[in-house]
Amino acid sequence: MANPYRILTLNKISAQGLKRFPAESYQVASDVDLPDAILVRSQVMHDMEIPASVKAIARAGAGTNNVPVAKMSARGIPVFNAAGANANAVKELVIAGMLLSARNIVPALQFVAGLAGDDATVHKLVEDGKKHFAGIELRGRTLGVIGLGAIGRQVADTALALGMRVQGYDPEITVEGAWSLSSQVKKAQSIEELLRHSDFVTLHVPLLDATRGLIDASRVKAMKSGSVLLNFSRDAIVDSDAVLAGLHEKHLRGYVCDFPSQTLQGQAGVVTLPHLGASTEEAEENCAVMVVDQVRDYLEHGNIANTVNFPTLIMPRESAHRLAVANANVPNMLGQISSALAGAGINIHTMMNKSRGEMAYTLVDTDSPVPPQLIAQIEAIQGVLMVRCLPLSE
Ligand SMILES: NC(=O)c1ccc[n+]([C@@H]2O[C@H](COP(=O)([O-])OP(=O)(O)OC[C@H]3O[C@@H](n4cnc5c(N)ncnc54)[C@H](O)[C@@H]3O)[C@@H](O)[C@H]2O)c1
Ligand SMILES: O=C(O)CC[C@@H](O)C(=O)O
Repeated sequence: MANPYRILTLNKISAQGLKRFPAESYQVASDVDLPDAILVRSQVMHDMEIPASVKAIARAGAGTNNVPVAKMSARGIPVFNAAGANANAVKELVIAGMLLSARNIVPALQFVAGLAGDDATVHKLVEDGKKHFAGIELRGRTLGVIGLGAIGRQVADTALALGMRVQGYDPEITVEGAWSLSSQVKKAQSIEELLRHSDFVTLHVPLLDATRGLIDASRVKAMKSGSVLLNFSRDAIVDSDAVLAGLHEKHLRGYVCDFPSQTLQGQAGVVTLPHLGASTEEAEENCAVMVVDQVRDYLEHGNIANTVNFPTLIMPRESAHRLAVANANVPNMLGQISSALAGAGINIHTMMNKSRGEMAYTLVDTDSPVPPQLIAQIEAIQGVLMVRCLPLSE
C-alpha cells in the first residue's frame, strides 16, 4: 500500500493484538511520525501535543482518565476503550484482595519470612505466633459494590458464589447492565446506606469529576465498624488520609488498593499492589485485540463501537465511496451536509446519523466519489469537527 496507516503505541501493547494490523497496510511502532491513531495504556496524555494527523485514540483498557477526552471531542476524535475486556482479571484480584485482608495474609507472610532457628524452634514460634493473624471468613459477610459496570457485576456474581450477601449502588447502571445483574444483588438507595451495612466495600467507578474523592472523611465515618475498603478503580477516588485516620482509630479493618503512594507506604492494615488489576496475559491480549479491531474498523470504514465520547454507529458497506463526518449535535447539520452533496450532484446511497450528548456522527455512502473541494466545503460548515473520505480499497 502506498500510504499505510500509521499507528503510534505509547505503552507496551500485547503482540497478539498488534498482529491484527495487516503488515502490508499498517505501520505500527512506538516512534512513528504523523500517526493516524494512538494506542495507549496508562501513559498520561494530558500534556502531550497530539498531532493534527490523529484520527482516533484507543485505550487498551477500561479507564480513559489519562486521555484528554474533552479536547479530543472538540477535534472530532473518538476515544475508544476496551469495555469489559479486563473485567475478569480485575475481579479475580479483588477477590484475592478481600482474602488478603480477611486472613491477614500479608503480615502473616512477613512473620514467616522473619522466622529463624531449627524446625523445632520455628514450629514453636509458629504455634505461639499464629494467633496474631487469625482472620475472618467471607461467607455470610456483606459486600457493597459501588459501580455495577463490567467489573462490579462480575465481582458481585463471584461474591454471591462464595456465599456472601451483596448490595450494589449505581445510579447510572445501563439497561443491559441491569438485565445481567443477579437478582440476589440488593439495591442500595445511597452510598451511605451501602457503607452502613457492608463488611467489605469495593469501588468500580471511573475517575470523573463526580467520583473524585467519592470516599472522603465523612464516608469513611459512615462505613461499618471493622469493615474493609477495596479500591481497584483509581487512587483519586479515595481520600487516603481519611482512610488512614479510619485505620488508626480501628474503625476500619483494612484498605486494599492497586495504587501505591507515599501516604500509604508501610501503614498497618494497608495492602497496596502495583496497579496489577489488568495485568494478566489474558486481559492484556483481550484489550489489545478489542481496540485494534475497533481502530481498524474506524480507520478503514468509519464504524464506531466502544468509545467514551461518540455514539455507536456501524453501517455495512453498500458503496465504494464513504464519507464520515463528526459534528456538534446542533440543528440542521444533516440538512447542510446533504445539501452540499446534492449541490455537487452526488447521490446519497445510504446514510446513518447518531448523537451522544454534544457529539453527532454521520456515515454517508454515495454512488460516486466525493471530490476534494466538496470535502473542503463540508469541513467549512460551522459545527463540523472532522470529515474523512473512506474509499473502499481494491
Ligand atoms: N486496577 C486496574 O488495573 C483497573 C483495570 C480496569 C479498570 N479499572 C478501573 O475501573 C473502572 C471501572 O471499570 P469497568 O470496566 O467496570 O467500567 P464500566 O464503565 O463498565 O463500569 C463503570 C460503572 O460505574 C458506574 N458509575 C459511574 N459513576 C458512578 C457513581 N458516581 N456512583 C456509582 N456508580 C457510578 C457506571 O454507571 C458504570 O456502570 C475503570 O474506569 C478504571 O478506572 C482499573
Ligand atoms: O493497562 C493497564 O495495565 C491498566 C488498565 C486499567 O487501569 C484500566 O483502566 O483498564
